[in-house]
Amino acid sequence: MAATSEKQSNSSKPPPTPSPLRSSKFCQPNMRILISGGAGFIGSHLVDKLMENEKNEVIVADNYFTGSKENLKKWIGHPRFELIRHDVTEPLLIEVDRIYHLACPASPIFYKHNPVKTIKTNVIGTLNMLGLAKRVGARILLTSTSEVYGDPLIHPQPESYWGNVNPIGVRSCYDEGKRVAETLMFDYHRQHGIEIRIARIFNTYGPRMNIDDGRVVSNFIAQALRGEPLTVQKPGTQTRSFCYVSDMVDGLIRLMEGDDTGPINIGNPGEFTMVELAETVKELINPSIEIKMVENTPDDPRQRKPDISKAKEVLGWEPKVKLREGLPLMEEDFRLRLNVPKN
Ligand SMILES: NC(=O)c1ccc[n+]([C@@H]2O[C@H](COP(=O)([O-])OP(=O)(O)OC[C@H]3O[C@@H](n4cnc5c(N)ncnc54)[C@H](O)[C@@H]3O)[C@@H](O)[C@H]2O)c1
Ligand SMILES: O=c1ccn([C@@H]2O[C@H](COP(=O)(O)OP(=O)(O)O[C@H]3OC[C@@H](O)[C@H](O)[C@H]3O)[C@@H](O)[C@H]2O)c(=O)[nH]1
Repeated sequence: MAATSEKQSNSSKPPPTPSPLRSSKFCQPNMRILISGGAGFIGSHLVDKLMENEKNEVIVADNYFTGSKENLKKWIGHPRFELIRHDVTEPLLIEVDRIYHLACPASPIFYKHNPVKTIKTNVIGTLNMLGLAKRVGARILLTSTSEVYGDPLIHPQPESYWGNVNPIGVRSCYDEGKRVAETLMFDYHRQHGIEIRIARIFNTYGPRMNIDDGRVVSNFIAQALRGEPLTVQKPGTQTRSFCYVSDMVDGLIRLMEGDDTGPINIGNPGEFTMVELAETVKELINPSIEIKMVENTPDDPRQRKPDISKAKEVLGWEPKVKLREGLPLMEEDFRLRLNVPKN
């Protein structure tokens, strides 16, 4: 078990200050917020929420590897919104007050597609975002992952658990990449006084997920609507805990605006086996569909469930949307995009 994050977070230097113009008495600036990876699934929902506040200016930087302009189309042209085609493995020189650093493919199919690029995104991309935070004195939040716990031997997983990760496996580009990203965040915090926040996100689902994204909830809903068998990867007893995206966005904003560096688990503790998930999708969306067992991929974690005591205590946050409430909301969006009307 780990030392506490309070101990780890001791900072030796005060944070750098932003441009003096930002605090000039003639300037009453809006909050300028950068979201790297903001054209993706969670990022675009975060944009929607942050744009509701008229004091926020939102800038998205994204290379469109797994995200798209389509997710942001309602904001393109808005005076408080900017979209930049940018790869975070290259430096970015802009002036901002907050950085939500999400840029990284999240679906195992996509992060395994070009593993070296995934590591570069997690390591060089996070270094570049931290460099930006340091230069302009911005607060930065990293969307880390439950995958830092690997195939966990402790269940549910508290933040103090150091994890059980294969360092040389096919998932390591993502798991280990995010672990290094967390290390970089804390080193910049201790060495340069950067204000950091780390969220450990557990499986999140909702509208706008890529239809052929490969993650389990999007796969099952798309399969049910297309009338194809639901592909449960063996053994089917492996578990995950699914958080609806609006709860996730609420948790991320609370973490950013709160006082705790984290890491803090943000996820829904409702835990389901993949067979249970398939049965629920079948019952809710297409009772005549078949459930088919298929081969799994290496190093698939056998169980995963967040201990969210810290999020409750520190952020006053807990998820509101149950799986059975969230799935129909996602079904509605998938029906529209797949052009499958409800009978
Ligand atoms: N959705 C989940 O269940 C989940 C769970 C744990 C952690 N996370 C983390 O949350 C973040 C967002 O996940 P998501 O589900 O929205 O995934 P997503 O794939 O939909 O979004 C990721 C976004 O990052 C962009 N991107 C990827 N590499 C980039 C690069 N080098 N430069 C610039 N942009 C780049 C993509 O184009 C995309 O828009 C990721 O950091 C992911 O690791 C997600
Ligand atoms: O069609 C499918 C797809 C997946 N699965 C199973 O569903 C479970 C979940 O798989 P997913 O691909 O959705 O996601 P994983 O939980 O493996 O990884 C995710 O974890 C948290 C985040 O960091 C990322 O979004 C992603 O890496 C796995 O056990 C997988 O074997 C199926 O049974 N059938």
